[in-house]
Amino acid sequence: MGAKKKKKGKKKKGPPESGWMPGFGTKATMTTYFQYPAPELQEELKKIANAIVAPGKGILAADESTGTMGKRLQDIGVENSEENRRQYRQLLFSSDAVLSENISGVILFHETLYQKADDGAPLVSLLEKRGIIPGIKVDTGVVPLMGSEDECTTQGLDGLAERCAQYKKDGCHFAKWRCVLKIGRNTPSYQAIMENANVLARYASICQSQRIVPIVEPEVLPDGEHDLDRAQKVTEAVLAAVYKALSDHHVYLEGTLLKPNMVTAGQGCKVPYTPVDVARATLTALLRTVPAAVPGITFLSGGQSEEDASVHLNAINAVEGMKRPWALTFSYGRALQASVLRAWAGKKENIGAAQQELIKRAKYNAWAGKKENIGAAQQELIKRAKANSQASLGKYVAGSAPSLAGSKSNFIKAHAY
Ligand SMILES: O=P(O)(O)OC[C@H]1O[C@](O)(COP(=O)(O)O)[C@@H](O)[C@@H]1O
Repeated sequence: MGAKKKKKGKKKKGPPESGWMPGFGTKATMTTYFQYPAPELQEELKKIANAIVAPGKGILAADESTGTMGKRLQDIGVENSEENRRQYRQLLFSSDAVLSENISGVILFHETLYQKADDGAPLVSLLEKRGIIPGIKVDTGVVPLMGSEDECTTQGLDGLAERCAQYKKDGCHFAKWRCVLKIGRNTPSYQAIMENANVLARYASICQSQRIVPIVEPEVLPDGEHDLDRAQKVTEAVLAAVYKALSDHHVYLEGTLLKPNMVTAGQGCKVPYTPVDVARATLTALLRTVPAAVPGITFLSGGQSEEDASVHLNAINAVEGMKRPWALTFSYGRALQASVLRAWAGKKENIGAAQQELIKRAKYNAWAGKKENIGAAQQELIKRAKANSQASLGKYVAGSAPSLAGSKSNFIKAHAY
C-alpha cells in the first residue's frame, strides 16, 4: 500500500554525483573523492622513507622520554639529570662515523634536539655530519582509557602540525608515535584497537602534511602467558585496524614506515618456540595486514635481549618460503643500547675505587672518567648496529657478535609508561 511507483525513464549517464558510492545510491554520505599529497610531497616523503630502510641500515631509537631514561640510568647507577642525559646522548652521536654504515636514522627526544655538545655545536649536527637522518618522538605519552581493563591510548595531537613544522625546520625528517596494546583474557578490546588505530592515523596524516615521514608504532606488549598463536592473532587484528584507519585518513603509505612488535609468545609462556617459529608467525601476521606499498618495517625490540633481537630479525629475513615485499629492519632502543650503557657505567665503579682524598677530584672528573669509557661504549653500539644490519640482510650468524649485555633480557614488566 502507498508504494510509490518508480518512474520509468533513462538512467542518467556521466560522472557520479559527489557522494556517490556503489550500492549506496546517489545521495549516500560516504565519498570516494579525496586527495593524496601533491606529487612533489609524495616524492619527498618516499625518498626519506626509502633512505631510512636502505639495505643493511636501521634506526637507533634514542628517544627515551625523561621517565624511561631514568629507568635506564638507574640501572647503571647514574642520576637522571639533564646533564647526564646530554652526556649520554653525546656519547652515542659522537661514535665513529662508521656507525652510519649501519644506522640510517636516530629518533630523538624533544630535549635532545635542542641540547648542545661540549663544543657548543647542536647535538643533532653530530648526526647530520655523519649522514644520519634525525627523527623525533612527537607523542606525549600514554594515558588510561576509562572503562577499559587497564588499557591505554597515546596523546599529543594538540598543536602537532605546528610542532612538526618547527621540527622540520630544525632538521628532523621523520617522526615516531608509539601506541600500546595489551594482551589479556579480554584485551585488547575493540575500544583500544579502534582508538589507537585512529590516533596513529591522525598523527600520520598531520606529519605528512608537514613533510615529515611518520613511523607508525602500534606495540603489542609481550607481557602475559599467551602462546605464539594468540600473539599472532592479536597483532593481525591490531595491524588490520591500523591500516584501515590509515586508508580512511588518506595517508600516503609509500611515505610511511611501520614499527611493530615481532610476534613472540608472552614472557610467561613456557613453550620453547624457535627463531624460525617467531619469524613465520611475524611474517604471516604482517603479510595478512600490511600493504606492499609500505616501504619498510622497522621492528621495536620490546625487551628482547640484544642477541635475541638480532637472531629473530635475522630469521625474519632468512626464513624460506615466505614473501617479503618490504624492507625488514630494526628500530631498537634497548637492544642497541643495553651494552652501551653497561660499558659506560662499568668504569664508573673503578673511578669510585679511587683514593678517598681524590673524591672531590673523582667527582669532578666523573664524566671525564667516563670519557675514557666512551670509546668502549661506542664500540658496543657499532658492534650491535653491525650485527643487526647483517640480520636485516639474513646474514647474521648467531653468537658472532658477543656483547656485554648479550643474552640478558631487557624485558620490563608493563613497559607502557
Ligand atoms: O619512553 P617511551 O616514549 O615510552 O619510549 C619507549 C621506547 O620504546 C621504543 O619505541 C622501542 O624501544 P625498544 O626497542 O627498547 O622496545 C623506543 O623508540 C622508545 O625509546
